[in-house]
Amino acid sequence: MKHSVCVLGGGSFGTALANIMAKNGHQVSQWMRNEEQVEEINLTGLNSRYLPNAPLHRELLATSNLEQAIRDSDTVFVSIPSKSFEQVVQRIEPLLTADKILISTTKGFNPNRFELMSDVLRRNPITQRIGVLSGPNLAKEIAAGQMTGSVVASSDDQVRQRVIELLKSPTFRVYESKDSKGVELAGALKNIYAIVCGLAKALNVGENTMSMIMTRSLAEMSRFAVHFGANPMTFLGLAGMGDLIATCTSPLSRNYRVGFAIGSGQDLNEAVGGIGEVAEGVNTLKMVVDEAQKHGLYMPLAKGLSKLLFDNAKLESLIGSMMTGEQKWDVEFATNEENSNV
Ligand SMILES: NC(=O)C1=CN([C@@H]2O[C@H](COP(=O)(O)OP(=O)(O)OC[C@H]3O[C@@H](n4cnc5c(N)ncnc54)[C@H](OP(=O)(O)O)[C@@H]3O)[C@@H](O)[C@H]2O)C=CC1
Ligand SMILES: O=C(CO)COP(=O)(O)O
Repeated sequence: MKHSVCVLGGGSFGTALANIMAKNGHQVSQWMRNEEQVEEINLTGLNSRYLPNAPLHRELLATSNLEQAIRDSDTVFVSIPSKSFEQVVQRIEPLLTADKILISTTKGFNPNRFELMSDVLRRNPITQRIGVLSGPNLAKEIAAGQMTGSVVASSDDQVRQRVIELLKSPTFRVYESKDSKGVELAGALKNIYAIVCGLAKALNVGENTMSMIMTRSLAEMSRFAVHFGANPMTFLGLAGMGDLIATCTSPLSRNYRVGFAIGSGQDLNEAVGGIGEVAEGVNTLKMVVDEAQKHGLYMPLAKGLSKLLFDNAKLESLIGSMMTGEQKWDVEFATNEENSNV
């Protein structure tokens, strides 16, 4: 069955997803606020700012008419950075109907209060047909036709099936999960550790160290997420380990590049400014370290990175806090007061 879909956001990921669905024969409108970008995409089939090397399907319609894009769609993907997610969702709320499906692809927390993007979506009184999409999904590789796996999480089977129907293609496989909390937290949290890994790479650490950092990152992510109700097994999947590997090892990751720039001597503003796209890990770091403090969650890597980025601590302190912290169980999902382990 062919669907009518709207993707909110004219950035890397929104464009990559919109293009897959247009290629799959669905009616796709991609909403963006920049009129010149709308004109460029519709006239040239290129999004030169975000995906300059990806010719877009001729049926992909770029638009700045939010009302029409939402009204004509049965499924809405929100690919807007977390800092602006709430304000954009508030604009579409009057246009929603009970049958519409809403999917967040955004990997971050609402900067206005500690909540995830699906929590923002769930506040609308009209439709609760909500899902989240996450996984090792570097947009430029998707647009280049690289084999990619993603996971759609929702308690609603029809929501999961709709996303699979819209996105599955010879190069894009969509797996299912019912653990929305875990999938969404994994996607947000991994951006913190992409910054750590980019920073470590700039210091020329070896593969032993990178592997230890990524493994301890997975431990911190799952410890935090399990505390907030996630299924720990989710972190062995695409949204957890999969996305951690992709984002912590690829210069295509904006968060990895922020970390590499900082490890190369730039300050945070220079590093973020030099990327020209969103780096969700910076806001996520602030919010996660605050919450970990409140709830007594042991997250030495995140805490050390926070001191480095926001308190002008020395780089050695980050390395020190990981290497000299009290030795912990290899695998455990407990707060720092307990010693239960699996
Ligand atoms: N890129 C990737 O590989 C992946 C990204 N994601 C996630 O998807 C989300 C979107 O990322 P991505 O597309 O890469 O981001 P980009 O930085 O590439 O693009 C951001 C897009 O959001 C738009 N935008 C920002 N603020 C507003 C606003 N207030 N109103 C309207 N539009 C706005 C920008 O418009 P403008 O150009 O006018 O500023 C731009 O079109 C992020 O949470 C990211 O973590 C998930 C998987 C992969
Ligand atoms: O989430 C992503 C890949 O899965 C993209 O990562 P960045 O936001 O760090 O570019």
